Amino acid sequence: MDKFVVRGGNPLLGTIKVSGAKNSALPCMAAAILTEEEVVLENIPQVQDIETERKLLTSMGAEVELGYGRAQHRTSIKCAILSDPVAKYEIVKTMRASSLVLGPLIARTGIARVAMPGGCAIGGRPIDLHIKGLEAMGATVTYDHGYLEARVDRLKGAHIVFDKITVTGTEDLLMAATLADGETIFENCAREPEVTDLAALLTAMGAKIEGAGTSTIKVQGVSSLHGARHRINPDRIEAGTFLIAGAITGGDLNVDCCEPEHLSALIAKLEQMGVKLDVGKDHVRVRSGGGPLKAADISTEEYPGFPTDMQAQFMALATQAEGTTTVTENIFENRFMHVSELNRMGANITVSGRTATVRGKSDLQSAAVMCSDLRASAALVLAALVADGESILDRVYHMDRGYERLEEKLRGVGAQIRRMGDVFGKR
Ligand SMILES: CC(=O)N[C@H]1[C@@H](OP(=O)(O)OP(=O)(O)OC[C@H]2O[C@@H](n3ccc(=O)[nH]c3=O)[C@H](O)[C@@H]2O)O[C@H](CO)[C@@H](O)[C@@H]1O
Ligand SMILES: C=C(OP(=O)(O)O)C(=O)O
Repeated sequence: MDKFVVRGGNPLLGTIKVSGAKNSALPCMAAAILTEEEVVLENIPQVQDIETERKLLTSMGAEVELGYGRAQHRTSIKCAILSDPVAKYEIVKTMRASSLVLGPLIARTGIARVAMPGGCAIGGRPIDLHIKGLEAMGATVTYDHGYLEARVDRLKGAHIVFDKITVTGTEDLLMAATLADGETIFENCAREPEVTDLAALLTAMGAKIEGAGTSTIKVQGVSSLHGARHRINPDRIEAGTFLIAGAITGGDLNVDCCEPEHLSALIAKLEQMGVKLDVGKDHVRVRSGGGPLKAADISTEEYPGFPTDMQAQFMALATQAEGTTTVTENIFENRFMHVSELNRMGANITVSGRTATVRGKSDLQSAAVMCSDLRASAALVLAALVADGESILDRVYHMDRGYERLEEKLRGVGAQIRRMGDVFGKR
């Protein structure tokens, strides 16, 4: 298993570029199932989850080309024949977002067999709302040896009110509804930019969608969709991680090729903490100026609220602020795995239920720490960038799921970070 070796102390200076959003690219790749024609996606991030999705689509019979170049990262997907509409456990177990193929598979082929994704380090993560929605659209769902099987002649339009806001649930059912017979109305939808990005691709493929980005989405089903070309949005979570990297190291960092509008909840909190930001059209420059950071509480919420995917990184920053910060996690029940590792580095954080209390101004020290999930790993990198001495982060495969060449990008702006392969272990 690879490790990162990080020596703290350098302010990050210069320009760092944001890649395409993993959480947009994954549903957009799944959307290619909906047509026999070619779907081309640009600005695909070079991360492990995309490789997993390629494997998943290929295992079903799709032709997938994935190319990473200096100027362009793109994939072209052609699902002319889906000979095996099954999402196998071996693939699904490594990536929960595999459940995104459920809706498009049943809509296109009338049958989908998908391994149940199971829980993960951040909580239980059920998909009951995806299933309930498909049943409302006429599908019959059965379970067999850890697999869910859904069948239908043709999905029919329905009125679906989500009991709880779900991002991939909204995306999954939105894809299903594009080929359903009649109109589907969704209420209490996720409003995340990734849903809007997917809807833009589906519309380019010929779908009839109104209201994406709001809590009510209307879809008029069509009999078939066609190929399209689409550019994936910048990754707002990677961009946010870089903003915090600039702020925590007291640097002067220009986070380029991002969409500042998607970062507004984080930007507001950073400004409240006293971080100086210049917000441009497609970049945000963080100029810390070495001034003190002040504590600011956060509470995670669905978009446009403060994202749960930025909670761990924000907590790393809070360890350096003057005063006490409370961090409340409202989306996932077990997303504080980074706390014990941050405390091992000298942070002073206590957890009670859904709330963590961070007593700031800790002098962080280097340590050997373990990455437990994607964003927890990012928080440990951020802490290590300001810790005294050399930290070793184990299990960076979690990070590789969603950050493109993180160590190279950070090195490019002055961080001392390198990857070390483990000769005794393998991923
Ligand atoms: C690939 C992807 O886009 N992942 C993101 C997506 O995950 P994901 O789409 O899996 O997260 P959801 O929005 O579905 O989860 C939100 C909450 O709803 C619950 N729930 C969800 C579905 C369901 O059928 N039943 C149910 O109870 C979940 O347990 C959780 O408590 O949104 C999360 C919340 O912004 C982000 O952290 C993830 O990075
Ligand atoms: C939790 C995340 O991803 P996933 O939903 O794929 O586990 C994430 O991107 O932070």
